[in-house]
Amino acid sequence: MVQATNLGFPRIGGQRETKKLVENFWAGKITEQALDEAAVKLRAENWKLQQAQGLSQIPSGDFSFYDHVLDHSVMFNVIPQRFRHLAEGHERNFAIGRGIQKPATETQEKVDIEAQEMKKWFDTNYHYIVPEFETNQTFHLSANAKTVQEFNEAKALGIHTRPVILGPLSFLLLGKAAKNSAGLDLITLLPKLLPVYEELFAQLAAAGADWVQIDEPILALDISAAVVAHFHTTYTHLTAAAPKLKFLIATYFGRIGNNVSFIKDSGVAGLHIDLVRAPEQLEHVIANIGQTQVLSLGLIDGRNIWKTNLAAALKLAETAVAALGSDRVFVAPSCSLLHAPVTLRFEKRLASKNPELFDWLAYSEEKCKEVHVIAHALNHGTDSVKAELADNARSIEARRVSSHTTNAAVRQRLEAIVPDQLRRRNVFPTRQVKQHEANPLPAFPTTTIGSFPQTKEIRLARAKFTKGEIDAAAYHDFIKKEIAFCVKEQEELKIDVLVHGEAERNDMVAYFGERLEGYIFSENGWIASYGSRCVRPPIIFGDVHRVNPMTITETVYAQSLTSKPMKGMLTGPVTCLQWSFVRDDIPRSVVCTQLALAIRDEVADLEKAGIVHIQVDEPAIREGLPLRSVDFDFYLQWAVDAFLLSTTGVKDTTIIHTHMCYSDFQDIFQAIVRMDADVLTIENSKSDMRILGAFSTHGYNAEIGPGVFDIHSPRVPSTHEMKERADAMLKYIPSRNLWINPDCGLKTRGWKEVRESLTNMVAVAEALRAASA
Ligand code: MET
Ligand SMILES: [Zn+2]
Repeated sequence: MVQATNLGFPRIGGQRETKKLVENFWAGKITEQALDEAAVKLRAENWKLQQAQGLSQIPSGDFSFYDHVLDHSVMFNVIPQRFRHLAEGHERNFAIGRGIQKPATETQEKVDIEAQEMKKWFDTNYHYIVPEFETNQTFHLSANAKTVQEFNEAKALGIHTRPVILGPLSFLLLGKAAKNSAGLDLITLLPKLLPVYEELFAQLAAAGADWVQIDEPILALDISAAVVAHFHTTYTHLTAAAPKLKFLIATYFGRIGNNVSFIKDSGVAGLHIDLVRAPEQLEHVIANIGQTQVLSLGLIDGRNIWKTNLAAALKLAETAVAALGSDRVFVAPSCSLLHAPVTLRFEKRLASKNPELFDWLAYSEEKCKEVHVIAHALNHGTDSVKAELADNARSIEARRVSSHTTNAAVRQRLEAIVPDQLRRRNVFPTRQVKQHEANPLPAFPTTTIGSFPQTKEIRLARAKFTKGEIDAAAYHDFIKKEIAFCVKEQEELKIDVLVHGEAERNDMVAYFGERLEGYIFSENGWIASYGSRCVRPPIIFGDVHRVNPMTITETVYAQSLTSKPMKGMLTGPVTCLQWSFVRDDIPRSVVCTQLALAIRDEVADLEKAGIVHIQVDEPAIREGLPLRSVDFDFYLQWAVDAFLLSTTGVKDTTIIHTHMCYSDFQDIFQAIVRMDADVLTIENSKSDMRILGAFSTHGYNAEIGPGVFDIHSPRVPSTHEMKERADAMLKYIPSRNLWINPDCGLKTRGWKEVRESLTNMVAVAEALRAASA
């Protein structure tokens, strides 16, 4: 029998219950006990829901209040020194995730501990808490290990689940050495770590588990032969130590490639592969697994929102069944459904207002059903699920032929793109001379990255406007006042290149999505981003194009209020793509090019309206980088081309800025050079100039503003510390090219700290000018 399985269900709840619970707990509104009780209920609902959709193997241990990697670290006692004196429990776990600050009281000293580092989970927008290991790291299993507890919880409900844990090699290699353990080779901890896994497996076996899912996502990366060898010894060892359990090694987000070589005689019972990202790997994997091993087929896209083409998926599955026999095949989503929204049940507005598009969607609940239908068809013949298959085929066909997804004019315009549209008229050194002549600025010009505080008043006004409580005229009036306020503040602060402050933007991608054709917005398509934070990516369903200007009114108005230059602010095509749910019927590169043309038009309109500085933000360009280095060039080619298409249609004297954050840039350095921006601002303040080294060794010759302060913290940086940073920058960057700015936008900050921080920042530029005069 083919099993219908799942790798993980979203933990946020159908209406973001977990988020609300956790935030209420933080606010002291509910007790720890209430939090736990609510979670027990949520987990039960999730299991029952998956059961109701027809899954035969349901995951447990996939729930988390904050992050599953953090939970795993805590379960194995990987707790950085600075948190160890805190009492065990949720509060400590949250402190590790988000830091903790408490003023001193009569009985207690003040507490002020920095959070552990957070990093993007592979190429997703989910962030995990990076495990910190020490040279003398000891591991032990916590009492009431979460994985065992949740298995028992489901068992008590009569649901036999498949516990999910992060495998030892991914756990170690996705972590980092703690500050006090620099130079620690993480893999050397393996012998100390494995006994704890053995203990956990013993407890699971005693509790009655049989299949256990062990996530080893690093198998989709370029790992060394030495690490593959460790996979072999590790799993031979673990399987021998836990003879009652069957291990399913789960890989996702890409192909396993030759890393598969350890599987065959490792003793594991099965392997899961992602056939959405890498359908071509099926044959290779079938040829390389052992004679009795199970293959779990990731056929349903766990990272997107579209219905699966069941006929096509079934065909792929049939190949596997023909080769392996039905007892050795599982059907599953490509990866954990953590990356997909929960259920279409609450998507009421789309269902009634846009039934055509609604019919094309499948969230997690519906995806579980798809898994079931495929497994059922394999087990009992297609006739047994005839109605479901027919229904699916009808939706797929309707989407394929829909007149709403293609736009002939957009397609023609794409066809007509010529290389000259990807090039500025002159090289940067020539442009720089003209730019400085036409629009002179003081040395070490100061600027900000775009957004200013999104105050309660701004959010309230937007909410009222959305609900129809105030009309468009009143709302735009409000926004105008905010812009005027922001401009006045910047003038008083003596900043050189101003911004309008982005008060009208709820989100840097959604704002543009709402103004472009081809985008649609869900009501409830939330996915976890980090901690309790969820995002609701807009949906690109059709050819994207711009109908009307999107930012001209606000920018021109802002410019009219000042004699200083006003920087126009746009979100770049790659970031719009990366932070949306993207249609899967045409290549991502094509969608990105469509977005680029829309931004190109906006850039042209800004220039026409007299705006001299135009910033096109690409904070997500690094995030889209493929997992395997052989695929880097292909991606970077089209991604950078899209940026060039957006930005190069301007005169030499127009100054194109771009901004990037959240990333290490070293491995995409050549791509950054090729983007050919006149000014690049980057997040830098926390990276000890590590990044700047690359800019000087590679001889980056354009202007650059490495952030002088961290915008994630409410702390006000002193002029002295920022000046030290700027002085250090001058070792790498010629003074004529250095800009002075924060790391990123200021929208999450309050005005008080923004004013103080920027006052100190402007003083840095003044000091630099005085010193160089
Ligand atoms: C995540 S990058 C943000 C850039 C945007 N212009 C802002 O200032 O908020
Ligand atoms: Zn940023």
